[in-house]
Amino acid sequence: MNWDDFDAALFDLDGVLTPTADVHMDAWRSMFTRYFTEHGVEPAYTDDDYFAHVDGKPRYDGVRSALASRGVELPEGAPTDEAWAPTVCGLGNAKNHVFSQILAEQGVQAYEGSVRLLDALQERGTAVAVVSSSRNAPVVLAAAGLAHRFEIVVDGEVARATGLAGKPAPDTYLRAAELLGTTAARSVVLEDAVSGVAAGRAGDFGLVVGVDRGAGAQSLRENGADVVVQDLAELIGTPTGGAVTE
Ligand SMILES: O=P(O)(O)OC[C@H]1O[C@@H](O)[C@H](O)[C@@H](O)[C@@H]1O
Repeated sequence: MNWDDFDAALFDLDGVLTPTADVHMDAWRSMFTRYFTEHGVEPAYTDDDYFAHVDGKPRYDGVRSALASRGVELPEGAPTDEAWAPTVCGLGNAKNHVFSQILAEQGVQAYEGSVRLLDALQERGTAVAVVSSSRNAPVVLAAAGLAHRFEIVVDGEVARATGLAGKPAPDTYLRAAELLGTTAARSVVLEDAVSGVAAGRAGDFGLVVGVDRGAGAQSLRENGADVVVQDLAELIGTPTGGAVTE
């Protein structure tokens, strides 16, 4: 790729800039394993369910999708529901308790290769934004020491407050490009989740980069990634171009 073709890089957060996709995955496993066991829901929840139904989506969409895969439907409830209330929101909030607990215990360290790419983009004047489904994005960015690098953060809370559809809809990415004063065609989307690369494809972005942190290169490609890398440092180019070819 050649960064000269683009004005902006739109980064997903969890699993792209920070290893917190694993924290989300652990928290979802903990919540769903308990719920499925207590309610006799079969087959048992596995990490394949995370990648297939939950990864990259807003909190309550993830709950709804995973339950639907087992033919279970719960009332929606409200975001103010107590954790473990028998509603979509109650289960989502139970997962969020586990997530917050692990985050507080373990802290967050950004991926080194991702920080190197951010440095390189800053040097060449490419605009950057974070586009995350998570309502925890500001906390994670702060914990990782990355908050000062992003003036534009379109996260789960912004999407909720402004009525934007979450990933795999392209709306949050499109809003970030607009806020940076550019177009989808001049923006690169960087994503580790199938729902995220699908959002990039749906928005007709100039380039969709899949970062394979477990979703699988083939699955990322099939759902919208133009290129797949293992680490964002692979995208640091020479002055005339980049290391990665499509
Ligand atoms: O942190 P929240 O608001 O519950 O958001 C949930 C989602 O946030 C995303 O950033 C993760 O990639 C998802 O896999 C996760 O489920």
